[in-house]
Amino acid sequence: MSALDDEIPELVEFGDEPSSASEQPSGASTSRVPVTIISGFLGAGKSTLLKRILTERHGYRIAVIMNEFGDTADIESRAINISSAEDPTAASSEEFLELANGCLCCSIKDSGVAAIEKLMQRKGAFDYILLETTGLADPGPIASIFWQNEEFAKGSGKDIVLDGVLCVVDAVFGKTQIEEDRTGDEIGESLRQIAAADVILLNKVDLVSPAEAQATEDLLRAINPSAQVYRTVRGNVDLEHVVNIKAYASGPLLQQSITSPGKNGKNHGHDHESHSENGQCGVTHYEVKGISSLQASCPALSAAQLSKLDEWIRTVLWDNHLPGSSAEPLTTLQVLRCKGLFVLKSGEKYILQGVRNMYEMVPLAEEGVDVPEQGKLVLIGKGLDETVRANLLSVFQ
Ligand SMILES: Nc1nc2c(ncn2[C@@H]2O[C@H](COP(=O)(O)OP(=O)(O)OP(=O)(O)O)[C@@H](O)[C@H]2O)c(=O)[nH]1
Repeated sequence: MSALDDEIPELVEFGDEPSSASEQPSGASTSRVPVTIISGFLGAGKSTLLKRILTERHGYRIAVIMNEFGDTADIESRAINISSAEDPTAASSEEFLELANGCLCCSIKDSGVAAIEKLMQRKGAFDYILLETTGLADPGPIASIFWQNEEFAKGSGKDIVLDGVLCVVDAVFGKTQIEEDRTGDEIGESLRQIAAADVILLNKVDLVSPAEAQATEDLLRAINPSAQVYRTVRGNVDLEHVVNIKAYASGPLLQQSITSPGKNGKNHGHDHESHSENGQCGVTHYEVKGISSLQASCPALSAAQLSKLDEWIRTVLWDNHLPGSSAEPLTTLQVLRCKGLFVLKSGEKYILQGVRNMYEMVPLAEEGVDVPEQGKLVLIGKGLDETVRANLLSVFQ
């Protein structure tokens, strides 16, 4: 992982006095600090993106954590013990630098959760956290720590809210990396990163032809039909697309990604291996290098259908099993990410969000989000095949 060692903007002395809440930008939460996870392939441009964000005039006081999040098992066990553990690495080096534009750069060499705990001791000195994972990390477990993790929420996590997961993909090598990234039946890390992302930056497009960029973009959309994809050079993207996007809290981003066609007028990933169904409950199924995605149009649901859908999601996510199926749990079935936006027959708008086996399906809190009568569900994972597709469709009958 490259750090911000070079080209760090002018440093100013770090004061202990927290800045007042009135200095916070209007979009930032005053109660909980949003965290954006930046994942991405090795050398894809994560640090370049970070530098860009840190040096831009955005009004946020951003804390950056660049950390080794490689061992996800370690993270998960730490997350559970977060409020009580005697952290053996607590004495490790820590370094906080306040940058000239008010950002706080924290390069703590501890494991991820310990770094966050330490960072939160400086609460008030920043109003946004960017967390850069290593190029080999699967952001799924990290995201689930910040999102709905009751244990973590009792500790440092109560002050943090997951804003979104970014994935930076190298336009030069990305396609090859995706195609080569598979060991046996396991889903490779690059695919997991794409699957977990709310926003994908296809970076270094200055180094490829438009046709090559398009081919990689199509592949990305096929793997994760619910993510926004932006092409960038040196991480140059409008910050509103990457910071404070509220991917987990609200509907607009989801609405954008699942109700409108992709860039260039294409439906997301339409030209990959797919089996589409005509009619009201159409489902599109993709399989790219062991990772599959299902997109299902979802009609306005009755209360009974909503409860059936809830049971379906719960059984698939928690038991790797299809409801009503007498077969043994499907070891091949695994959902890494699911999203959905749909309406009930009563007119209520609903949002589904899921990271691994955690999910919530709740009425949409946000006003003004236009959800069409035909809603949509997107599932990304492993083994989401024809059997799963047919089983999901039965919920809507
Ligand atoms: N031409 C070109 N070069 C880029 C672009 N983005 C980043 N680079 C260069 O690519 C190299 C790797 O960029 P980094 O930002 O360090 O990538 P990273 O993802 O942080 O790398 P790791 O942490 O090692 O995984 C650097 O030399 C960057 O200057 C881009 O859009 N175009």
